[in-house]
Amino acid sequence: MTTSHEHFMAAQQYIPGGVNSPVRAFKGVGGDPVFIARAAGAYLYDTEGKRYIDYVGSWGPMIVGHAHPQVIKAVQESATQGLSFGAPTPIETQLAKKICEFMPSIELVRMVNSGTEATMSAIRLARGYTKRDKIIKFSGCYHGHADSLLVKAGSGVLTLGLPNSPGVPASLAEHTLTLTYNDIEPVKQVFSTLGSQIAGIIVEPVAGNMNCVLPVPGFLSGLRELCDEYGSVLIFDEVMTGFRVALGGAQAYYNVKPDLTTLGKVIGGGMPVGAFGGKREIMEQIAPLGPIYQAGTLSGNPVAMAAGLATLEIIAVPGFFAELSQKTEYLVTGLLEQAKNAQIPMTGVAIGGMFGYFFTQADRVDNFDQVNACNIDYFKKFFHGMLKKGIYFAPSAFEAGFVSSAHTQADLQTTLAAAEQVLASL
Ligand SMILES: Cc1ncc(COP(=O)(O)O)c(C=O)c1O
Ligand SMILES: N[C@H](C=O)CCC(=O)O
Repeated sequence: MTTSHEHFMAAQQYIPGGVNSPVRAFKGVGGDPVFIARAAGAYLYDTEGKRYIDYVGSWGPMIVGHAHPQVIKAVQESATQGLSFGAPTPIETQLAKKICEFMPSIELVRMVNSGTEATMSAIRLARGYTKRDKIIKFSGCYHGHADSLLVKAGSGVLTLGLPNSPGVPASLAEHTLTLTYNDIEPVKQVFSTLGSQIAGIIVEPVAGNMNCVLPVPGFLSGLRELCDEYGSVLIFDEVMTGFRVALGGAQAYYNVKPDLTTLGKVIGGGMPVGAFGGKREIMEQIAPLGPIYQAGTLSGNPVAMAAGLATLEIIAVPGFFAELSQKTEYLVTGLLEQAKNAQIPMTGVAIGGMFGYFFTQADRVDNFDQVNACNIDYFKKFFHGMLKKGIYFAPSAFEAGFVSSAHTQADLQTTLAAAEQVLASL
């Protein structure tokens, strides 16, 4: 049987770093990445046949678990009709309608193929609509790898310590102003001097790419007020939080309405999908209605639409999010209890099907500097201890964790029993 190590050696001969997305390489924790053969429900199975309880969920999309029969059936039925037409299909409208119903701030929505395409397009739209160049983002937030947004970003950029990627022209990066998450005062100051040049603010309404950081009361609503006052576009990047923290996303959870929303992950049910949408007046500036160009050969791909639609149908069943939230709460509360018993300093958060845990003495963690101050050695040891016991947490201290409806009470208890032993050994 070929081991993950052997697969990794082979991959590195042909693929940069052996991976097609940097955080998969385990650089944040050391060691070889686990190579996956298949997945079902809450479990991943590696190429050696070992089973893991999965809390990565393909970085968020797998909210109903892996290979859910309803999603697989939709994909199979769609695939038999043809894989791509490059022409409109009725299922695109069905998925768009569902998104608009569940997120009423979205009046028109355009499908793309990834979260990166969604945020890149939303930024272009905000700039074209306002005829301004500058955008505000927050340190530790990741919005995909479009040039304008790869400035002091989160996720793999933090894991690998690459705050400002070479290849992004300085003349473009200078239009991206990066401020501290959860601190509204500097945002007010920047608007008071540069307000007329600011096209928009892009923010993760719950930050899931520097671990998991919740917005403090008044932060999101403060951003809303500033955008209203200065005529800038407020973009909620809900690629991760959309249909994940609540059916209506973080905007419903926190009751703050953005002008534009970017989506991905859950809306594709595990297939490559993204979307951006929002106010009709702004979205009508997109070609072919308006002059701002945006396009995609495979956008609205019928198989991906089928997977997304089936997933949204499952999560729209009443009670879905209440049950999911309970599971996530149970996991995080249990982890904190185990850490306390083992006298390991830890704090954590749970929201919908998303969570984070931090090795810190602090009661809460509100921004990137505070995340960065957490004990990374504990994190690495905990990660590897859990992995050995068949629990697959994110291999980086700068990523959120995800629970799915497929996780059973027994899975959560198994996880906590493993955590008890690993924490005691740190
Ligand atoms: C909040 C957020 N925005 C954008 C992206 C980019 O999405 P993708 O990886 O699909 O390009 C991600 C994830 O990578 C994300 O978590
Ligand atoms: N944090 C990223 C997205 O949310 C992780 C996915 C990736 O970069 O491969």
